[in-house]
Amino acid sequence: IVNGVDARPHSWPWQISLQVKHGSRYHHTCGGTLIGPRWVLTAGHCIWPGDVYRVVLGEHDMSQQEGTEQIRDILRIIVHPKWDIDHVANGNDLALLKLDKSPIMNDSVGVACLPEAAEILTHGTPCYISGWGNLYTHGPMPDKLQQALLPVVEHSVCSRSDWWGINVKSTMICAGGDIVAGCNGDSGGPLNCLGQDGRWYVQGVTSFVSSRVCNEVKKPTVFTRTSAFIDWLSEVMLQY
Ligand SMILES: C[C@H](NC(=O)[C@H](CCCC[NH3+])NC(=O)C(F)(F)F)C(=O)Nc1ccc(C(F)(F)F)cc1
Repeated sequence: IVNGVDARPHSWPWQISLQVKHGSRYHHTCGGTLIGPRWVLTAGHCIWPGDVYRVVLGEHDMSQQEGTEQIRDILRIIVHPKWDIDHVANGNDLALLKLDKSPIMNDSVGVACLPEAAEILTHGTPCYISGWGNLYTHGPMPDKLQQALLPVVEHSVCSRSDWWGINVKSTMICAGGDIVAGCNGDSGGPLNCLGQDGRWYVQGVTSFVSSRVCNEVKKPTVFTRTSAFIDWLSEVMLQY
């Protein structure tokens, strides 16, 4: 996240770190969201066939053992059938990970809510992005989880020709401006938006930013709009 701040530890208890195995070690590759006792939602572009992953929950500072971390293996990975790594602008950038067993729910680990199907947020709705992505383009990864306030940018603005144009679909949600933005490594993490009921909803899954600079003017961060995929998410979680 560019121009974010350290999150208060465990204030986003559904934020997970998706870690990929390289040799005998694992390292952070993407964010994700715990949306059920055994289900993590992340981005399709985070999953590479043949790679081995694990999920770390209750994480805050990657450089410290804080005693709140819980590590889980993944039983099954379901990538959206229409996801195409060569066409990120087509959308469907989602994957569901079934954990081998539920983590212990406590002050550091909890689930986020999914929105109503088809729910559209109005322009300017305040949401927060969270993640351990780069602090700036080609910059370092932070140790501590970052967060930033990203106002929603409505589709009619985000799809202007000098903004994202036709690269942004209605199954996506844009948020942020030219100051704060997601950056590489935030992929798959949540766009957290407060509901009328005082609960936090994961309204987006971090998908892409400008390939030139993470916080490029008129290129707000683009998220997969979770309210467009409620049927698919429900089907998969019921079936697998
Ligand atoms: C470097 C930059 N990376 C990204 O935006 C990657 C997703 C890459 C998936 C496809 N390889 N996402 C992120 O870095 C994230 F953290 F912001 F989510 C990128 O490729 N951006 C990008 C690519 C294509 C398009 C578009 F299709 F619209 F032309 C827009 C942005």
